[in-house]
Amino acid sequence: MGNWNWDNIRLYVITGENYHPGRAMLDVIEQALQGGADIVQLRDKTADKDELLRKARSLKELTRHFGVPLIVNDYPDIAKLADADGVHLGQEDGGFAEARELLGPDKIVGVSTHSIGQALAAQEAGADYIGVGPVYPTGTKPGRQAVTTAYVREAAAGVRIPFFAIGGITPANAAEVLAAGAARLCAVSAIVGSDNPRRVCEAFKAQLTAAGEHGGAAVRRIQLNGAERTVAAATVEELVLQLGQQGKRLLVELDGAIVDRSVWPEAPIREGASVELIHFVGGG
Ligand SMILES: Cc1ncc(COP(=O)(O)OP(=O)(O)O)c(N)n1
Ligand SMILES: Cc1ncsc1CCOP(=O)(O)O
Ligand SMILES: [Mg+2]
Repeated sequence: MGNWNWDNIRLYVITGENYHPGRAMLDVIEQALQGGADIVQLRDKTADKDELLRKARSLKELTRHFGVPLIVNDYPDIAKLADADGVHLGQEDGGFAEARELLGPDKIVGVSTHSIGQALAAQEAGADYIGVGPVYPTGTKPGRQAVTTAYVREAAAGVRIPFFAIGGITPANAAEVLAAGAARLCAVSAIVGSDNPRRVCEAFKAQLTAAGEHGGAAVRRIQLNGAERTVAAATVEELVLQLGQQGKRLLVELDGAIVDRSVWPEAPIREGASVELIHFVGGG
């Protein structure tokens, strides 16, 4: 497990180079780290082992610079050779005991789970964290049945080790996952497939911070520009961040009154609030 403080590891980004043709993987992940990603996984289902090792070594240099752990998907031997911080194994990958033996007690071993039974078995076996998913159907794991937020609820109630909700999670549905009790989120396409990975990570982090360490604390149903929406924001400032609107020329109307930007950090978003975000359109 090493000396990582899991309280501060809440946003997990996984590489997915097919989602950003023409952009270098290291640049995309660096932007995610600048946006607050707390843990990185190298997942590459097509590279051969030499290439994987090269990628793992270059990612390790980057993650070391940001002080966050690097996990290698599927291959404990590559994790060892690259001096990565751990490995992630799925239910079909097996080899948990061998991975622990190879990497030692100080490295992280994470396990995918799709049911509470698998979660409790991984916890019992000594996993450092588990993945809980896919929460929603996702093109990153096509054909894999979604476990829905029902399993997130079960994990929140029954699992003691850190768990990351994964699968089809975006800033737009994260509040629902947090409301189900998740305190940690993991994403591939929503982050690395975005034009602005940094902004997406900031949006996720704002929701995680607002939800608190047990998840769900600041989840509210509001009317946002006339449509019902679940958000994880206690204040106008947090809402703007979560929606990825920070830095934009924006007016916020809360329950019919314009909220001055200087009081956004204190202006509370209550359950049932009506919020209008009005953008200024640049002109000549
Ligand atoms: C954090 C995290 N959770 C789940 C997975 C999926 O692992 P697995 O089921 O082995 O599938 P592949 O990713 O290997 O296709 C993961 N990689 N990371
Ligand atoms: C690897 C994996 N395991 C369960 S869901 C998933 C894919 C998550 O990717 P995305 O965030 O793009 O849905
Ligand atoms: Mg796997």
